[in-house]
Amino acid sequence: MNSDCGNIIRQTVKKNVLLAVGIVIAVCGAVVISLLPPLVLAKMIDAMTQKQNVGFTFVALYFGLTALTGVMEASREGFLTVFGQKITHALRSSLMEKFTRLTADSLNKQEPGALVSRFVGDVDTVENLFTSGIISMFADACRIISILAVIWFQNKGLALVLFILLPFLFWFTRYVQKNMLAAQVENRRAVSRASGHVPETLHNIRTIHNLSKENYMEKRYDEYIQQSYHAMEKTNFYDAVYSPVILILNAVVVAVVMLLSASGSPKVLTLFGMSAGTAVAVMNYISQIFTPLESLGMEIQTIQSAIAGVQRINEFFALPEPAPKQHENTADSKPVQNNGKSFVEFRDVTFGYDEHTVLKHLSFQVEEGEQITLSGRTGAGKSTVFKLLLGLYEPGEGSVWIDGREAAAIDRKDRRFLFGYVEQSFHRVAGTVKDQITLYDEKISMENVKEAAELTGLHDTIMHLPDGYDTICTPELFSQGQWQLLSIARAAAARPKLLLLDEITANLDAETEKEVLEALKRVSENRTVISISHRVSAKMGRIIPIEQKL
Ligand SMILES: Nc1ncnc2c1ncn2[C@@H]1O[C@H](COP(=O)(O)OP(=O)(O)OP(=O)(O)O)[C@@H](O)[C@H]1O
Repeated sequence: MNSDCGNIIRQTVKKNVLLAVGIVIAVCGAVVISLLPPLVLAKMIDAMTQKQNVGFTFVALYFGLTALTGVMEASREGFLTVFGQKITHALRSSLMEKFTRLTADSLNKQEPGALVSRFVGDVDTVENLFTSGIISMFADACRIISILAVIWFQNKGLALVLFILLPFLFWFTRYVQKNMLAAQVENRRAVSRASGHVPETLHNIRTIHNLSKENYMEKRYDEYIQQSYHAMEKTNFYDAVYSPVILILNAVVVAVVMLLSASGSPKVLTLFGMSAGTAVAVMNYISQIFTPLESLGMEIQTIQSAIAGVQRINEFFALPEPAPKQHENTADSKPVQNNGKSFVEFRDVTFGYDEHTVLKHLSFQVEEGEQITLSGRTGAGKSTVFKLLLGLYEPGEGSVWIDGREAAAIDRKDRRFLFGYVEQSFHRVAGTVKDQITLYDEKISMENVKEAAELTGLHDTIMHLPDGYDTICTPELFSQGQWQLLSIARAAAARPKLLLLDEITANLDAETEKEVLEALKRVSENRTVISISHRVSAKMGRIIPIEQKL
């Protein structure tokens, strides 16, 4: 499936038509209705200055319209937030779907931090595009134009003053915002340097003391704090200057217009003349026009960073996916009878990462129930053989077979029940001890879990934990050897026909290694086992040499 940000947003709008209509009504409604209360106010004041009675209808209308403006604005914010969250949800789901479809090769080339920021920061900027970007910008632009239009009909002179003043005001707002943003970025950098400095110091504390580098470290920390302080000063300066400038400008415009409207000159009065009620309405409008103008600057900023976020997300969506390849046995075909073939077979396999060939014309067979060890110098390609068996990569030439099926074509849901993979160290998932073994697979019953733990000799240890199999897993719950036993239990729980063991005792002492190997012996019974091990003690069965190809 071809996804990109644009497509996902369009689909979200299609799925939430009512919400989209609600947003349009709330945005337009808020703009139009907010124009009315000052006009009603003007009528009331004019009536009062002419010593007429202000009817209750006018008062009720004024408060009603003010309340309705509030309702419309609150609805707009609410609808936009919900819509933004729907976009976020759709984007994150699509990103995760894409993530699961990526080849092991393109995943390897990703920088983890950058990948995380696609899912978190970049998606947030796209959400902001809707909650405080395009739509708010449209609403603010409409608001400024409509206020100017109403002022034009009320007092042409003031409208002209504002036409001249607004571009300058906008420029000033952007100038302040850009400088504040730059200062905030500078401050964030300085703060992250300062906070990174503390763990770095602790990590290297012995070296620092040994080499008498205390003063140097202190000086560096001082520099970071100073940088942060200067950046904060700048932000505070712009923050402190902006509001008074706007307020003074507001007051100056009102004062000038009032003075001109009070002048006796008929020429001036054709442009600036107005009643007391209109004067109040106009003052109200002037103060209303500054808020959207200020927001407009921030919205431009939001849209700019959202565009960069959209580009980065689309780059991720464009990453290559595995091309559908014609396999002799398709993914959903039933396991073909071996027909005399071996259980595991490498047939004249040549494979390399990019230009670098690792395996050249490699052929070997492993019979069902046989236990073999892959042996070879470091970098010869032993783990690469596993990656091909696991279907993470496909051979450039030749083919890899497991139980009559081409390895890369084995359906994902079948894999766990066909082979179990144990690595050098255990990778913990969030959850209980049981979750570590099942990996949340409901097809693995509690009976399977206990059987696997008993086989590895971990059952009693687990039963002594506060909540047994339901104990939440934390790093200190087991020793390194016990984690490795749990790793074997995880592989064995699905009762796979094939076990792949990659240097599983490499990090263990001789005593623990013995314990793990004994557990392994029990688990390996009646199973095909392919292992990689440099340790003589851990080598099992026939040795298949993997030679380095230069
Ligand atoms: N994802 C990868 N991208 C590019 N090159 C890789 C990748 N993985 C491994 N290699 C290279 O392939 C070669 C074989 O690596 P492999 O890990 O299969 O060797 P090994 O025999 O298992 O080594 P060791 O015994 O040290 O674990 C090495 O030169 C390695 O640098």
